[in-house]
Amino acid sequence: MENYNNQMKVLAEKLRHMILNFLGMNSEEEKKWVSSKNQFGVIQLNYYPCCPEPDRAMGLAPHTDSSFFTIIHQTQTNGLQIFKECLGWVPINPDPNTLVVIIGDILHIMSNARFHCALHRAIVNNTKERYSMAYFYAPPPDYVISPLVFNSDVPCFHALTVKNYINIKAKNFGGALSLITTT
Ligand SMILES: O=C(O)CCC(=O)C(=O)O
Ligand SMILES: [Fe+2]
Repeated sequence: MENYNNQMKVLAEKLRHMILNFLGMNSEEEKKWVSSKNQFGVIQLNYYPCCPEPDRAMGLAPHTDSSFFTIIHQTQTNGLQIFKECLGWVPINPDPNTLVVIIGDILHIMSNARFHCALHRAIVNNTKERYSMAYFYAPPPDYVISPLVFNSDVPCFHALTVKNYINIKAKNFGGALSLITTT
């Protein structure tokens, strides 16, 4: 598990650097995130037992992750689904050599809604159990998240610390982003 955590940290840091660079963040600003001593990668293990009536139960209810992004490893049982406008719930079926990267609320805010946080859920199966391992990656709690805007773009969200956003999310779930919009 420690090895997996270390490998995820390396991958997450590479991805973070590429994304922030793309969004136009300079290296001085990125250092404020990177130089923090606080731990900011967390692994969550999910177990979904077989369910005799899968249509009447839900493994994990629809939600967006509060993270910057989440890296998911899943066993070979279907269950993860992403909601897409016009298509509805789309299965993200497991592939042995593939990790799934889910955009979280913090990247949604920092990208000024150019990267959309993905509404997702996990359904259950009547013959197979399922495991997944989610690595939530986020800036440290005191880091101030604010939209990185291009040229004359108007920020869609107010700046706030990660800690503040997590508190708002804990009380308002899916309504959290709309509470910090500027319009
Ligand atoms: O089990 C999955 O594939 C999804 C897990 C998930 O969305 C989460 O832990 O936030
Ligand atoms: Fe999730």
